[in-house]
Amino acid sequence: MNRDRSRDNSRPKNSRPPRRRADRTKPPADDPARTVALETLRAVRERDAYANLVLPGLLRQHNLTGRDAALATELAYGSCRARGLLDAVIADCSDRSLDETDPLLLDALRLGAYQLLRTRIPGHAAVAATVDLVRGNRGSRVSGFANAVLRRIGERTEEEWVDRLAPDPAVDPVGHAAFRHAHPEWIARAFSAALGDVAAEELDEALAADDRRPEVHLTARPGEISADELAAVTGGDPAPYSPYGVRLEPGAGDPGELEPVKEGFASVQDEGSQLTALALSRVELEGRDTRWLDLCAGPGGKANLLGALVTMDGGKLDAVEQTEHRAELVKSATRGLSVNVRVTDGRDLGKSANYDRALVDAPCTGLGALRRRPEARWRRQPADLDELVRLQGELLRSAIERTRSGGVVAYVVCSPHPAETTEVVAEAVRETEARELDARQYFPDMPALGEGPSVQLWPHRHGTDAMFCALLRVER
Ligand SMILES: C[S@@+](CC[C@H](N)C(=O)[O-])C[C@H]1O[C@@H](n2cnc3c(N)ncnc32)[C@H](O)[C@@H]1O
Repeated sequence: MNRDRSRDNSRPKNSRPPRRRADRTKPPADDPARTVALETLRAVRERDAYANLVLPGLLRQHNLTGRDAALATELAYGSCRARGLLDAVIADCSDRSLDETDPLLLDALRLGAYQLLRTRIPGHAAVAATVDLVRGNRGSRVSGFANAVLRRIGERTEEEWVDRLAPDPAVDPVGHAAFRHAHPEWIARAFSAALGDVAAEELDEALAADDRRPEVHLTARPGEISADELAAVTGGDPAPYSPYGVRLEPGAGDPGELEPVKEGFASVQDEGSQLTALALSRVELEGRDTRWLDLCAGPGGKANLLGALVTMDGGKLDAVEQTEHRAELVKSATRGLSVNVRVTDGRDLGKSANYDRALVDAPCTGLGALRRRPEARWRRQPADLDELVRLQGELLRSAIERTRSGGVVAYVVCSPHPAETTEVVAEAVRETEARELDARQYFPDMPALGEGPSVQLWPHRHGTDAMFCALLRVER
């Protein structure tokens, strides 16, 4: 397109050159929200940073609070989430391929396209503010190009762009849903496979829920504070399913600053994560019930809950974590509890089968928590699966081997991908002395748990992350 250049060439001879603004190399000082959003996208792209870790620091650095902070957050997170959709639209409006486009300019175009397609910011304001941002960072020659691309994007609504660019829903419904909800196709296909028979009715809703900003959930540490008390102190609501859970409004501020969290009576933990740990604790057991194992404990969310429960019953939890610094987080999360933290590989725990209950909260793709990590869906690759699946199987076998006959093992991942969930469990059941229990009975009063025997939670059904849980009884 290069409209900027053609306009330069068409300037009449001897006319005054336009006021040069190319020397404004700093972003406009009066738009700190967009500046922070752009810096966040840059950090995600250049340093593989996590948007939700980088943004709070940038907000502090730029002294952004209130509406400005809310706008920066919406633009940064929204542009990260919607990247695939935004890129397809930008590519359609530009005569340069995305690969040939200056990366920071492309980040700014994503921010502009997001404002045009997914916010109520008036189109002319979105274009003008983004062009200013580009001019401030890359000079006025490039800002003409940005202006032209953004004006084209603004000619259609998001719906109209989806109609123009997405696969035909009659031919490829999953591809269409993936495009429409800005998910990579392989992830939408995994969600569809996990939903099974109801995918045709629920896939749209599942992907849409993945795009919404999640509530923060807290765990009230058993024995220290009740969920009702925690809700009263924090202004949240008792969670619908977990007796120890509290849900806070989205955007309710930094939960780390809440007094009960600072004092260690409460911790930030998705309600689904609480429920999987509780399910393990609820399975009936004959005989001794004092030796519990958490095989993949860092950073310690489930170890805190399990540790509190086993401590009240006079037992002990061994919390195993391979990474030193994550083991430190487990120590801090379980302070005051009867928890022994061990830094070692969970596949290398010796031979004795001593545990009564064991949790394998295995490393996974995290596809079940995409709503909490704005950029994650575009960073994860299908190629990540093979190695993870092998590790998941090995860790599950190790936990089964370390558990006494009659004991119980919970296999948990924060993903609905069948390769990481039902397929790992099926192989363990085939190859070991473990029998799968119907896990649904240990998630009492929860609707829509599917056909069992394992449980798959979903944001669109339960308001939790998409946690998977299978329960296995060891029988030797
Ligand atoms: C999904 S996270 C566990 C989350 C934790 N249960 C919680 O609720 O906070 C998986 C953890 O397993 C650890 N891990 C990875 N490979 C491991 C191994 N071979 N042995 C033990 N831990 C391992 C990772 O460092 C990571 O901290």
